[in-house]
Amino acid sequence: MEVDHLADERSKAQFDVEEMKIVWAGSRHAFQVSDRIARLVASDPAFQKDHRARLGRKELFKNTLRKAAYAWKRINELRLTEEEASRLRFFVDEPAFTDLHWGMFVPAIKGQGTEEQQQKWLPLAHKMQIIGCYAQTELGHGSNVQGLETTATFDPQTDEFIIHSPTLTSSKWWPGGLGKVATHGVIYARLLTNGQEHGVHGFIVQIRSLDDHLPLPGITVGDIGIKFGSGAYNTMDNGVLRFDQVRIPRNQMLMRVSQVTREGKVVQSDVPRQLVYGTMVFVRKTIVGDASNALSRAVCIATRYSAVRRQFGSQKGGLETQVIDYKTQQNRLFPLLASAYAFRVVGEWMEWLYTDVTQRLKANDFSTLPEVHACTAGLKSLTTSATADGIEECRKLCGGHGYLHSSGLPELFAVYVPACTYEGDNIVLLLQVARFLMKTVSQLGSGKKAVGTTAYMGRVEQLMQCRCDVQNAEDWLKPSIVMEAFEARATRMSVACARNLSKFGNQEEGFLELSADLVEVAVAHCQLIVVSKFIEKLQQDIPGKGVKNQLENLCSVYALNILHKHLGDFLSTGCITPMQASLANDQLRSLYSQVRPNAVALVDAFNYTDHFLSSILGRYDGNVYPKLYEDAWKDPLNDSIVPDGFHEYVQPILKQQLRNAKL
Ligand SMILES: CCCCCCCCCCCCCCCCCCCCCCCC(=O)SCCNC(=O)CCNC(=O)[C@H](O)C(C)(C)COP(=O)(O)OP(=O)(O)OC[C@H]1O[C@@H](n2cnc3c(N)ncnc32)[C@H](O)[C@@H]1OP(=O)(O)O
Ligand SMILES: Cc1cc2nc3c(=O)[nH]c(=O)nc-3n(C[C@H](O)[C@H](O)[C@H](O)COP(=O)(O)OP(=O)(O)OC[C@H]3O[C@@H](n4cnc5c(N)ncnc54)[C@H](O)[C@@H]3O)c2cc1C
Repeated sequence: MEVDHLADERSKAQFDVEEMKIVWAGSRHAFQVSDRIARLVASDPAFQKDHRARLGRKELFKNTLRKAAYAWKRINELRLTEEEASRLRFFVDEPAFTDLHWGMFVPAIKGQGTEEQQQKWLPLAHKMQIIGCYAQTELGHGSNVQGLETTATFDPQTDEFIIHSPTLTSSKWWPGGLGKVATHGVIYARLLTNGQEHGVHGFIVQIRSLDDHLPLPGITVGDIGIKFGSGAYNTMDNGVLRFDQVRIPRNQMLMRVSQVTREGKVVQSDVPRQLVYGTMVFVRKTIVGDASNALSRAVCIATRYSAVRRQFGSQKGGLETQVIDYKTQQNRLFPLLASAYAFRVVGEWMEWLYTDVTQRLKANDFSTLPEVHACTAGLKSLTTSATADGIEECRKLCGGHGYLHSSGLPELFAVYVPACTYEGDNIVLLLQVARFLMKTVSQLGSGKKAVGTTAYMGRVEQLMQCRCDVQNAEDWLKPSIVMEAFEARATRMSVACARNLSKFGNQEEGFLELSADLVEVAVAHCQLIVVSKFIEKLQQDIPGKGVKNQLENLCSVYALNILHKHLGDFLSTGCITPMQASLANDQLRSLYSQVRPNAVALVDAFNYTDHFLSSILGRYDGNVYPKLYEDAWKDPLNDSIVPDGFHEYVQPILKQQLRNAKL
């Protein structure tokens, strides 16, 4: 009979876990789909993944190709919907070329292609008759997209573009799927016609033959090599690509934003040029949604293990203390648990925001685009940085055993951490938010209304002067008090930065000089968005015994922990007094006590299978020690008692020592 070592913990829960699972999934339907697909993947031996770290790169990669092909076969056999297929990809839990095909190549054509181009290319891509990648970054430039060097020169004689890599640094470098698999790519290059330059645009370029998969003439392509961590992101073929005067038909430039006529004239359509960057906005919002997946996974492992692990505190020979009962453990773990829930809520909101802007764009309303860019960039930065740091903190929370591959945490970290860099370096993205905020502040007096997530700045006069009303610790549970403190902090920091900027004769010079402060302003604004969206969510009717109460506690933990960590901002801007800061800390401690009995149930609500978690420390049944012990013996190093190489290299040293001793 299987014993549930965490049964005691589960019996303490003060809320309906099944209802919380539905809140986490987003809807009853989403929960049912997710649960069904998770089980399907977990029960299929073809999706086994616990041996990945022991494979060499070639084997690992071949294994990924096999899994991706098998996944595609199952998707077709079972006629999975897009929602189901994307859950399948999530639970298969292995980065692959298909991510870039579905996640960037297809969206780039949808977002930047004309109707005609979509009709030609999308059916091929949807049936995977071609496999695409997104090739923007080069060896010399990633963040600075306008600095890309690849050229696309229009040749009016042949009605073609000539795609060329003029320098070593213009080699495409990093695109996922490019290294070994992609047959096509959306390639970003500087458009040149009639000797004039017209900025960076996307072009569909065939890279490899559809017959023998060899590179087409003029193309040099390969993989860029092993990346951080064993296994991990090495299932992906990030690639290098060079063009030597490669010709493509004119109609393979993505022409929704600008068109090149037969004569080589460039015509701008009525959509803003920034839509060339649209695929990045789409992926950034996807990355925000995904942050809660990665963080919740790490938190699930660390929480279950913290309830199993005991150190010190035995009374009269009784059991030692569960490490989850130490306030220091709670102070590190529970804010991460709260962040996972907070990012879930903000990810949901981001989906709404994206759907809204997509509908507006269709109706030629571009008014919300700058705000959507700022929100996706800022929240991508905030959530990925917090998640990457959070996964590493969870590893430390698991002590020595967290460092074992079988804890599931090292691989999770290695796969996740590039999210802080790809799709926009997190600092570069925060500087985009800061630009947006400085612009908003500068327009406050001009009658232009601050809207959306910056609407609070419309109350600048009140927020510059308000005094926090907290008299006792419980006051910090009031949403209006928390909101005002966060809004006042973000406003005062923004206004202070704007004032400092105005002292510079040259705005760009000032922006560079003050960029470290500007990043902090952007963080304050983004943290406010997360807090406000969590609070908004709690205004809704949330069914299920105790569910809303748990979410309220987590929301308060999220906000008060940020307040504690960024106390310097709140105190130096005069938003709160030192006494009120101390009361916030008292309230936070009290909240930890309320979260404690519910902690294991709160991570059960993520509904992760043991297959997905792939962590001995995070097993659902908490049966950690026998399984760790068992697993050690499975290591290939333990296949033989005396390891290969011992007699050859080590024994002679031992023998020498023995001889020396005898002399
Ligand atoms: C195995 C199973 C198989 C099963 C198969 C089934 C599959 C089923 C489904 C699977 C789905 C899978 C989904 C996976 C999801 C995808 C995973 C992806 C993984 C990650 C891959 C990573 C890819 C990349 O990294 S791509 C490269 C990204 N590169 C960057 O992000 C570069 C960053 N730099 C920039 O964005 C810009 O250059 C920037 C913004 C920093 C500066 O640009 P620029 O100099 O041109 O602008 P500015 O002068 O600063 O600004 C001008 C103006 O424009 C505004 N602006 C800037 N950017 C934008 C924008 N994006 N949108 C709107 N507006 C923008 C800016 O604010 C300025 O406005 P002003 O008003 O003029 O101030
Ligand atoms: C795993 C992985 C997968 C990727 N997949 C793809 C893909 O499929 N397709 C694709 O096209 N690209 C891809 N990329 C590339 C990725 O998008 C870029 O690496 C990323 O945009 C960062 O650009 P960079 O490498 O030029 O960094 P850099 O800009 O060189 O950053 C280096 C440092 O400089 C700082 N910095 C840069 N500019 C500024 C500034 N203005 N102010 C202050 N500090 C600054 C940064 O903060 C950072 O600390 C991938 C990258 C990785 C790691």
